[in-house]
Amino acid sequence: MSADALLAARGVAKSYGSVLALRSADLTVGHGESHALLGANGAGKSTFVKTLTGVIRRDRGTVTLDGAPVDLRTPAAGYAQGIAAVFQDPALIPDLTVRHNLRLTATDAAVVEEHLARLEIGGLDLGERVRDIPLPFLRMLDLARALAHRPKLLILDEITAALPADLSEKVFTVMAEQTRGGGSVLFISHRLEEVIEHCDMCTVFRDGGDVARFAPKEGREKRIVQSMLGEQMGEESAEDRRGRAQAPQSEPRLVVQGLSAGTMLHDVSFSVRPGEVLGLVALEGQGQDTLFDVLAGDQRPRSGEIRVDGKVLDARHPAAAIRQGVALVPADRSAALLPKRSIRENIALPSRARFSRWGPISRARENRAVDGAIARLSIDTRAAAQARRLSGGNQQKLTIGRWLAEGFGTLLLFDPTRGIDIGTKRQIYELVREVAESGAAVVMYTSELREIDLVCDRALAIYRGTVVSELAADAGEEAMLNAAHGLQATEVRTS
Ligand SMILES: Nc1ncnc2c1ncn2[C@@H]1O[C@H](COP(=O)(O)OP(=O)(O)OP(=O)(O)O)[C@@H](O)[C@H]1O
Repeated sequence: MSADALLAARGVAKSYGSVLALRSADLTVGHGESHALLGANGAGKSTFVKTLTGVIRRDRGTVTLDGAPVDLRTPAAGYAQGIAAVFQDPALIPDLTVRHNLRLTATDAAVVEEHLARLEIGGLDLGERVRDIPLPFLRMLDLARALAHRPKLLILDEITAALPADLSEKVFTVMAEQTRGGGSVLFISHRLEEVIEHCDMCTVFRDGGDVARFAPKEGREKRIVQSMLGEQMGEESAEDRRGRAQAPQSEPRLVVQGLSAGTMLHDVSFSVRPGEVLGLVALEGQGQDTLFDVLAGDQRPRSGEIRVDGKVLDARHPAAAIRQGVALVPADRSAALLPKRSIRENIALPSRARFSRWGPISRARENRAVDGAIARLSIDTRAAAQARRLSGGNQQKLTIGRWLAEGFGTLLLFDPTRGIDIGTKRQIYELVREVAESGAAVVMYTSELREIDLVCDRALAIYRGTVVSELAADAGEEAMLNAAHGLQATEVRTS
């Protein structure tokens, strides 16, 4: 099969110092094939595609493209050979304009503009500085840049993780066009439904090597998960969860009244009781970011009030919100980590911020909490020296795990499972429920609508900066999508 394959990689290995990221990985991608690369966080997927594209050099192994050996020293060399990639973090220099960035990779700006126009991505001015452009648009820009080089192999590393549904659809259109034209796609995503729908074949990586290869449509979700995790997974059941105790009818823990902030948020009111997980459903950019900033004490509201346990939130500084027991898992995980500090320090940080006022904290207690978080979320500590060396998904686990320590009564989760593998997603769902059952009030925005039914007790739809309807957690994805578009939901309750 590999004789006429487009890409054939054999025995690819890579270590970062003492960390063996790739043991020995094989991958074969056919012509005109859309191929998924799957694996749990830290399995080695990103390292593998970085070796393919010349971002890092492999230690061992051979790679051929159309039969010709590939040993790239720079990503630009990949364009000449027919390989172009869109990475988890767009490789664009923030302080330069888009046009300047394109020049650096010898990309024809006019062709990039053509692709953007064809994909109907408007409002992007190539004269703007990269730092002023929202992340979803940067990813589409990076995609257009890759397409401008007419690659034989288009590599997409978790591109949909930071995209709203309408932009993800455009990515799927690009994938279909690429394979129809005889080119191939290597697609990395933790959203298995995307893989099942849009990929012809998949290869599963585990612990730095390939362990399975099959057509995802035949395998369906269960087989994929089993090969990723190397073990049988119990089927989760939303009904089981709902069968458990409902939130008690106690006083609300978090009360938001008539909140307006910035230009995006208008007159938002809701309350969350202890033990309750409130879901937020919204399309990209409907004010949910501002709402989270205000709730976390990071932005002052224009009007309205937030009360936590009856006390007005002191919204002058995030530290003040933390002292009132409000914990935030933000959208931008890189901003939430101290990249050069150790994993342990990163986990211990919030508890220190919260409890240090009351005197020295017990080291033993802190160590127990840190060990617990690492074990429960299976955080990969092989790269234990610094948080920045963790894989993308393990960084995200870190930003969540550290808030699950004792003592936070209000938990704000912004799209918490973005970029996280399915095994860990399930652990996170369980943890969020446990945190709620221990008495916390949880607010969770998610871009994956099915998570509302899996985790939340009820949901609010936010549209154009205001709450437009309330939905039962099992209202269904169609009703939620309608509500998120500001349309009348099929099931609207008034509280
Ligand atoms: N720069 C680095 N220095 C040291 N170790 C690293 C570095 N980058 C990655 N690693 C380690 O290599 C292993 C594989 O990481 P990689 O990013 O390839 O995984 P991944 O499958 O892409 O995971 P994810 O789905 O979470 O993005 C992990 O153990 C990770 O901690």
